[in-house]
Amino acid sequence: MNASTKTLTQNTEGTASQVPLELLDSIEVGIAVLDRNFTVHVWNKFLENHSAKKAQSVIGGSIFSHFSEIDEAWLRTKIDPVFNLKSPVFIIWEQRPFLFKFTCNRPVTCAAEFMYQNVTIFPIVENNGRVERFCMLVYDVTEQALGKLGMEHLNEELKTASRVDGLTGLFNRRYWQERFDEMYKLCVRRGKPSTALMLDIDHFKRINDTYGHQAGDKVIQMLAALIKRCVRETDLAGRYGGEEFAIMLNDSTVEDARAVAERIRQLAQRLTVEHEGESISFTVSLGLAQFSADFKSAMAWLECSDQALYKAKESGRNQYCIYE
Ligand SMILES: Nc1nc2c(ncn2[C@@H]2O[C@H](COP(=O)(O)OP(=O)(O)OP(=O)(O)O)[C@@H](O)[C@H]2O)c(=O)[nH]1
Repeated sequence: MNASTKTLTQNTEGTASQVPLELLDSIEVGIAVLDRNFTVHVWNKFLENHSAKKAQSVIGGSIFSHFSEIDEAWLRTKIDPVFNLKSPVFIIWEQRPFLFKFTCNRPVTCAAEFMYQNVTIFPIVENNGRVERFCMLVYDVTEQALGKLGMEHLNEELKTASRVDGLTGLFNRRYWQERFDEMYKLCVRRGKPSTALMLDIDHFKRINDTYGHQAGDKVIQMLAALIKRCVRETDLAGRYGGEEFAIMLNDSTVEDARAVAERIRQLAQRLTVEHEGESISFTVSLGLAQFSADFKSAMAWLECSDQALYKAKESGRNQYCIYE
């Protein structure tokens, strides 16, 4: 079959017309005509170029034998309404990024792994009113898809940035409080034991004054990394203020939390932060408060761990205290 002399029979408002393939070859849309058996009858230049398969080699064969990436069962089901209802079918890239796995060769979209496609499939109604064939229009929508995906990625990054403290990578105070509030409500509903922990570096002002603000920042960073190592993924650790951290230990009684607090305290005491040839040691104080139904709000609960922290400071620092 000679592709260049072939014509495509289309149904336009009930009348059949012949479209020369020269015209179909000149547009930047993939055009294929297939029959009920998915045998290819028309394969235009766009499809030739992007598939690197000449019309002569594709025409007369099954689309599935040429393009193994097409999910046959899915496409057969998808195309049902074309024959049964004589209605068009649309496949958009958000549902399925592509029908044919073509690579991208345009300057803007060449970074994409493949060509994102929207596909329209409509019935070709023969003169006798029957549908024996259908036409597939394959649109290259890579540019739009990359734009949208890029925007989504950017939004995701912005969302993360708005939740995370830049210096430590822990949750920032605002987001931590939001999540803590949710967890408080869960505790009220489920009554499971959980413990709120407040932690503060001892005499941090002295570290800043002695070694400089940058050294102080490094101490905060190293301590944050240590905290991350000591808590579970289901716990909630945040930088609450300058050198103050808040941790919500989920499903932990104050006894469990006591072990975590003591571990953090000991590891912090042993940690040495190197900065410009100086070795900086420091200690931390911690306050713990287990959830109680008496707490009227998340903040009331946190206030109790803060009181315990204050007691730890008052009692000589480098220790944890429990809110009674
Ligand atoms: N380097 C650095 N310092 C900070 C940061 N945020 C707050 N600070 C400093 O942390 C110090 C906190 O000092 P204080 O609140 O007096 O407490 P402290 O010296 O740790 O004493 P205690 O808590 O009583 O043991 C202040 O000097 C703040 O300027 C920060 O992000 N980086």
